[in-house]
Amino acid sequence: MNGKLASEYAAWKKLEEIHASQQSRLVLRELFAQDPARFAHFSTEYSSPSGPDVTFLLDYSKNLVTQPIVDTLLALVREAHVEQVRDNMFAGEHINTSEDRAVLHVALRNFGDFKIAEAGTDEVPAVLEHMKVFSNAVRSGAWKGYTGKPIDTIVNIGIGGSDLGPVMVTEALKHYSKRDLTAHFVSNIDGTHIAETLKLCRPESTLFIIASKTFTTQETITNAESARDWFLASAGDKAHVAKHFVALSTNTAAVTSFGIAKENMFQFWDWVGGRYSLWSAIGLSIALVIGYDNFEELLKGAHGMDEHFLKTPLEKNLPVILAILGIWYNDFYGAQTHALLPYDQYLHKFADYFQQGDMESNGKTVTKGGQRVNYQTGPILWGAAGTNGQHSFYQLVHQGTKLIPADFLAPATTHNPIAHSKHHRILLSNFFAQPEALAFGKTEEEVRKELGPGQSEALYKSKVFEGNKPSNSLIFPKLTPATLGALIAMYEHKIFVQGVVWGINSFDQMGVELGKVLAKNILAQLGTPEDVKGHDSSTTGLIHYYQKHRKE
Ligand SMILES: O=P(O)(O)OC[C@H]1O[C@@H](O)[C@@H](O)[C@@H](O)[C@@H]1O
Repeated sequence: MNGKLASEYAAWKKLEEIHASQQSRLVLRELFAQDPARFAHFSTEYSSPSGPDVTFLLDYSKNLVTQPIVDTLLALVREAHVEQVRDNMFAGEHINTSEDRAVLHVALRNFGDFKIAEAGTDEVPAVLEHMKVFSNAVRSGAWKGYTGKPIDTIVNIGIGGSDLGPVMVTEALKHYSKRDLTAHFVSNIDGTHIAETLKLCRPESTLFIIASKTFTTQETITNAESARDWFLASAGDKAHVAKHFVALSTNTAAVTSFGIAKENMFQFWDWVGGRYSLWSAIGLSIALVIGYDNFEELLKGAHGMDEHFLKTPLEKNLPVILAILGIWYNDFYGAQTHALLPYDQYLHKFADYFQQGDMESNGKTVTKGGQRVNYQTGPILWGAAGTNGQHSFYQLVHQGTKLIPADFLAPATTHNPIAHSKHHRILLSNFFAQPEALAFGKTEEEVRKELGPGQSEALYKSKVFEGNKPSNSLIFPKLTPATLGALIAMYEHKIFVQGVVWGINSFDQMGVELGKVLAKNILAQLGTPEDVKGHDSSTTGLIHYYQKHRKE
């Protein structure tokens, strides 16, 4: 917006000074002891400003911050004009400057009255209606396959943003799913993915959803062609494709030339980024699995968060709070990663989803003005569902040498209260215990007291938990479609805020292009060793080895 590097802001410089002077002095044990109301000071409850009732609590008191640090981080947000750029985004300004595009996932769930000046935004209700009519027809059995049988299996073929959102959400909202409709997701170009999936399908009752914004993505088009070949091997007549293939895309010409009827195409627009597209026609598989009404609840939950983000003062603005805490660790503490740790099996794909959401958005080295940054941008995003992670990588989080800020998420009530909710109580006891252990650790004194005298010095030391590891805890009543929508939107906007502070374009993805171009070139050279030209010795050697050892 103002062409500045983040490191040139006065607030950034102040944060560097604060960090240099206070880093070793900020100790969570002491901060909590000094301020009995720390939880009250550094936690906030969200309540949806509109639409379905969504509430949750964000506790960020277990972070290495004081009020002056939070204030300075908020000053940084103001200095970077985040509010102005946010308003510009909501108004439809082309903030994706490198591609000259608006960024309007908020228009896909605009159940309120955001005034957006961008072509296509007025077509959203018609596409939602198309999705509603179609998903109702498939779910009710009114939509018939070529032999007159209803659809019992859907296969979404897409990759990246055309896969990860639908996969994550259909898993997260499985509780709401129609049990006699099985959903598969094929993304990888590896033939194994489509081959193993097709083994589970019957041509006469399977619906293929070809999900691709561009409809040129090599993986998706190749998988879609193989699926069509498999289908036609049974169905014979090409006319039957209309009953079994639909497309979700912005590219009408490519969809029709693939053989999919125009009326079976669900449209979206260039102002929907792939990794922000689950709210668009790309969400058709979600609507099919959980029903259109639940899909709309998801959208409305997200809209509530959009309103919150747009209208709430920065001090209480959840995406802003999460963003500034992330910046604090990423840019001043040198933390390389951020972990998303949902204590909810239904959210087991949440971190996978935000790997693309965060890393494709903010994995940039050049500002919008073309300057190379001299600070860290997007973190490495990772995570897994609790408690599984505890039995694998948490050792390093607790006692390793790296600082790993983490978000813990959990529902107060489970959809599956088996054994009188015994499982859930155990799960939540872990959800509460892990942030506590990370923050407060276990001192050597405590270890010595516990073990008693006479043990080796090495043993005493190995059982010390240094603690002081920061985390956020987010607890919500139940994982409903609207709650999930709000959570996803919250993280989307967190990514946005960070991108604006860092001065980068969070909405292009130039970094995925080079590999695609090189692969295309190499694909044409895989025939014989003589064809392999223009590579370094490593790449040439690898291709030659493959040529020597391949069979078919
Ligand atoms: O939806 P299509 O166009 O097939 O793209 C699928 C994915 O392609 C990748 O290369 C990225 O650009 C992603 O952002 C995108 O979601």
